[in-house]
Amino acid sequence: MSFSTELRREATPIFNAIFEHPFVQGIAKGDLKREQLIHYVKQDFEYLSSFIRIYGIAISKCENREDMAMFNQQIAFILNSETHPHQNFCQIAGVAYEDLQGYPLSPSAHQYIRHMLTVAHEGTLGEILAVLLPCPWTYWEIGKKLLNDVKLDRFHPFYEWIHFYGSRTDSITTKFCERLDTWALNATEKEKEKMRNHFLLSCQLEYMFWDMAYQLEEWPVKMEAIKE
Ligand SMILES: Cc1ncc(C[n+]2csc(CCO)c2C)c(N)n1
Repeated sequence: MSFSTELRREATPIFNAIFEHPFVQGIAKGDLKREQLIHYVKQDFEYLSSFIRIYGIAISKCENREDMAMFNQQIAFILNSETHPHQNFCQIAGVAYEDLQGYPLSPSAHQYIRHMLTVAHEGTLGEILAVLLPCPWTYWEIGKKLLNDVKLDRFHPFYEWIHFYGSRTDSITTKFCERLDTWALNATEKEKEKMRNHFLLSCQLEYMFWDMAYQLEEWPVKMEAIKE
């Protein structure tokens, strides 16, 4: 069994909990509240900016052009395409995308981003791939599952979101898995253990991100001054 298949198998309970999460189910049913969509987009906009920075750190650790190109393509994808699913949520919430940008991070988004940044700064390229992989992998599977489970027509409020994530043959998950598996062939048991832990923690934090948006999670004490 390949290393990535092993990781996916270990993460099955978390993937299943994500599929069942009320926010993900709310996308399927089309019954999310306006505030929940707004909270998600505010937090995800910041998350994606951090993701781009983390790709930058990953590029600084690459030793060949193929790896650099792989991360470079993903930066372009986030900047140019990943705005579409956000636009879908904004349209349904009746807000301008520009008005949801530049907000401080909620606790769970903060924790997730810090987790990825720590591994990016301290870890090997294999560890970085492991910490980033749950992001495309969970969304790809959510998209495929919703495309399969939901009776989707043009009038479904989240038609575009579901199509965006579900109908792509997700080359990025496949590419990251292949690169991770090659890396794992030469990795020590100790490094593989770290990769496994980073991957599983990112899966847990993907769940927490959905929950953060659903619960409108904020810091316990409101302080306007906390800006990232
Ligand atoms: C919390 C959170 N997790 C995953 C994604 C999905 N996503 C973010 S960046 C990217 C492409 C990776 O190169 C994908 C698929 C999201 N939007 N928000």
